[in-house]
Amino acid sequence: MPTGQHRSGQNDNEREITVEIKERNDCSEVMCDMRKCKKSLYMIPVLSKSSVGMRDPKRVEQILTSMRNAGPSTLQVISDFDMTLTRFAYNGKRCPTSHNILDNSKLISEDCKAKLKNLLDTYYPIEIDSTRSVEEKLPLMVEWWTKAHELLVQQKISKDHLALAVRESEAMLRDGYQQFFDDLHQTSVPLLIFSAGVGDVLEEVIRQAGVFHPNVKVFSNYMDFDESIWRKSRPLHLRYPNLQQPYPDDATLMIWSTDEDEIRPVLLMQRHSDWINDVIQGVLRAFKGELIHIYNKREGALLNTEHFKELQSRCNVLLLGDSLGDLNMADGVMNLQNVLKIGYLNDKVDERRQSYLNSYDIILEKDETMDVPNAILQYILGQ
Ligand SMILES: Nc1ccn([C@@H]2O[C@H](COP(=O)(O)O)[C@@H](O)[C@H]2O)c(=O)n1
Repeated sequence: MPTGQHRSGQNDNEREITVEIKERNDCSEVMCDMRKCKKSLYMIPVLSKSSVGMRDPKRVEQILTSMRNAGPSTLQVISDFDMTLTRFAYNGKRCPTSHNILDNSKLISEDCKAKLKNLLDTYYPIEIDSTRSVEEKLPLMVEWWTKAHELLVQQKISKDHLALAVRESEAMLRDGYQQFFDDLHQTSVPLLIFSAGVGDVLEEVIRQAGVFHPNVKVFSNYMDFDESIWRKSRPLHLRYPNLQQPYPDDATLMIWSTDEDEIRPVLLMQRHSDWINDVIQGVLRAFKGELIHIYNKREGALLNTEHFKELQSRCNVLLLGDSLGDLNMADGVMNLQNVLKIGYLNDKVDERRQSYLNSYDIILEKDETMDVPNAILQYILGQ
């Protein structure tokens, strides 16, 4: 293990050995700190999991103590979404990002799927390449997002079908998500999800999981839907099977959304033969606002928004991410006192370990759970 790093041991013995070596080699001041630190971090037993790494456990201890002493009313959580709140893999298979949920869905033509896959195969290796600098990667990431969004817009995706695309996808929130969202909700701690993914899709993921509580705010790339209600290309019966029976020409029709557990009227209209083939709720025509990609995430982007004002008294931040770009998410927080950064290291673990240890306070290697964030939250919240 490189000097100055700490990876918590697999068990108590392994941690004990790490501490003893320090005691023999380092000065007494450091020895004391290590003992204090060990004691403190043992209050969060899950930090001894073999998947947990820390460069500076003493610093982690100090931040945790300070945040706990300050209390829940000073805390906010800022989290990335894809591969941070959602699983990276399940049973050895990659789980989709919010972009991939669309890319793999029935809403996209086969030709477009191939193009999107080609983009993923080209740019994802660049995203996780630890030998390239941010300066080199940034324009390429913008290129990826821009090309992918252009392709999605060409597909004229209907807003009404996003819920089904999410339901049919293999996206999964990490094990322990329910406790994470519920604890934050019950203690009124704001959770800002800051994502370079697709906001409409990720909102649907957390809505379907039943955890889109009022304390959750999402800052992401949102789709702009054309609210015109008809389109010529897709036969209606694919989406509204209840309209296959003949209706009298002058009938007033209620068109129902057919989402499994949500039945709601989407349109009330007079029957007209042209309309019936073409009714939809709105199609994707663009993405709103400034593009959010992995290298421009900063809470400062929220400046002057309602959410930003609400957070002014929340000077302690628990930050969760999975890429080095996520480290900046708390940059604009006013009067920041403490920020504890937890990073999921999902892919190319050996190549990227060192840079993650250098940047995050705690790293979680190939850990598909929310166990560590949950335990840390419980500690900070004094539970
Ligand atoms: N066309 C794209 C563009 C990006 N991605 C992945 O999404 C992730 C960004 O979302 P966060 O919630 O993590 O900010 C990013 O890491 C890319 O790998 C994609 O799948 N398709």
